[in-house]
Amino acid sequence: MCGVLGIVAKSPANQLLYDGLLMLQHRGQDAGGIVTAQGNTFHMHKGLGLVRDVFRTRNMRALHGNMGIGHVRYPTAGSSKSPAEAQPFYVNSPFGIVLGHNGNLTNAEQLNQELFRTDLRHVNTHSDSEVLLNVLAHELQEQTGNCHLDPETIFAAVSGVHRRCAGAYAVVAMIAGYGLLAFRDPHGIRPLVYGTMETKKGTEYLITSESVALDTLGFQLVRDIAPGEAIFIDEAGNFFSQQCAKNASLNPCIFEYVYLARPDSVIDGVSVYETRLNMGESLAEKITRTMSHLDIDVVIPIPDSSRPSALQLSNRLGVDFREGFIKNRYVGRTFIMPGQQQRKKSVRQKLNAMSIEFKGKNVLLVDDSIVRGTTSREIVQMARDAGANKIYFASASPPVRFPNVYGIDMPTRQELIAAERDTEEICREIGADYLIFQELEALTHTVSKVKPELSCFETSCFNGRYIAGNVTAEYLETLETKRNGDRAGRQMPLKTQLDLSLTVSE
Ligand SMILES: O=P(O)(O)OC[C@H]1O[C@H](OP(=O)(O)OP(=O)(O)O)[C@H](O)[C@@H]1O
Ligand SMILES: NC(=O)CC[C@H](N)C(=O)O
Ligand SMILES: [Mg+2]
Repeated sequence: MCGVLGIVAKSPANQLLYDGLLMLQHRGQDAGGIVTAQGNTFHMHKGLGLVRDVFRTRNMRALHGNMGIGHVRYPTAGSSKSPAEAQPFYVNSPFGIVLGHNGNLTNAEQLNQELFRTDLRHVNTHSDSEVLLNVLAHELQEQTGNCHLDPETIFAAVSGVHRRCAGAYAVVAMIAGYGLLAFRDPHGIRPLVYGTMETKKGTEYLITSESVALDTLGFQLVRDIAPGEAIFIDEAGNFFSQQCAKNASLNPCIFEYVYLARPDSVIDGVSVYETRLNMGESLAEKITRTMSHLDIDVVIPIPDSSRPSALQLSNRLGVDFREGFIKNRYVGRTFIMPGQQQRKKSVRQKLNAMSIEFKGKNVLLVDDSIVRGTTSREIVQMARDAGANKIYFASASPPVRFPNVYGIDMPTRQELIAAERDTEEICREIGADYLIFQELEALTHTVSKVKPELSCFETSCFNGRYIAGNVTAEYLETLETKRNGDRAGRQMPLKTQLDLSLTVSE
């Protein structure tokens, strides 16, 4: 779940891109990058780390032009330590293209072979996003007879991408000398929205993973990009859009609502915050039905993502809501950190228990999810150390039992605490006195309740049903081995930042 951003403005776009990436930081903490376009020249700066660490004033000054794309990365392919895999990626032919990708291709290996053997293209990293860029480049080249490019040709190339690529992809790209292109995979798994701002010089466009970036940059949300749809905005600000897939259907990733997205975003027309309140409400119903024998003194959220659910849950139960854990705001999200050691250490640095809220009490701790169990194990121990009497634990989503192959880095079953355990065993494993999970049907209902026409979701990590790509047991096994290799540090020995100015002449 990286964050992508694209802007066609009427004045320099560099600061807007930087500010927008800050708003998407929760989607990727490992690397960041910006490319701006000034005529036929791309200016690129990307590197490892948080946005505020990657970009210095001198880097920002060199990002000229009114149009640009940006990316924050949370790797699902390749390595978190390779600056060469930071995005956007660049390819020089045809025209000069840069691309930022959120998601994960499930047929990257096969495409890589095809690109090399048939399309005669070389991919230099282990990133599936570089593969995706080269497929787009090849399809554009196939569609273009001469040096001239029009929206129709671009959309035909996107149709080619849809035919060849499997998995999840929300993409922003720029074609040198032409404009900004964005598209979403035919299943609509990862989010992508666009908005506009009217200025004296004309309409400006912003395309982004989450609407929160529109709000803070002063843009009005227009709509989500539909599954399979592509939009193209040329340098002059003319807007074009077209459906480029034959059998498109909307199946947003349910985990965006559970954890990935910011609560103040609206995804596919549904407020993430509202769904999290609903999660708390339906969890309260289940608790009333099944846990009425338990005596709960206080409901305590595990900051940050579970707060809305815990709040609503406590309201419905009629039990006090208390902030028992204080979060250190300078520690990032632990789930998307690379490496189990770092994640474990960071939970302790990030959250501190106040004994005043725990001593002698029966507490109900609420989190949005239990994935590896890193957070819940530590938190339960902290609550015990703080003097809690009984510790009950509620998860606003069902147990995560299956790998995700669409842009969330949980590719191996062995790292998932619930993969081979039932609820009682998980409860024992995290050290709680009682554990309760949301039902999957209740979870999807928290979204479709807000928007009834939204009834299909990507839910594979909960039920093992993979809606896109040919995800077989063999594929999952290969992926597991590959990711373990990637994480063990197969990386490029390069400096941590890349600066490029790329001029493409007509
Ligand atoms: O079972 P685990 O593998 O620990 O994963 C689940 C935990 O990770 C996330 O928190 P995170 O610290 O990433 O972010 P948050 O501050 O948004 O809650 C999520 O909210 C859970 O607390
Ligand atoms: N989480 C994502 O969206 C990752 C994008 C891409 N697969 C990468 O690893 O860089
Ligand atoms: Mg959390």
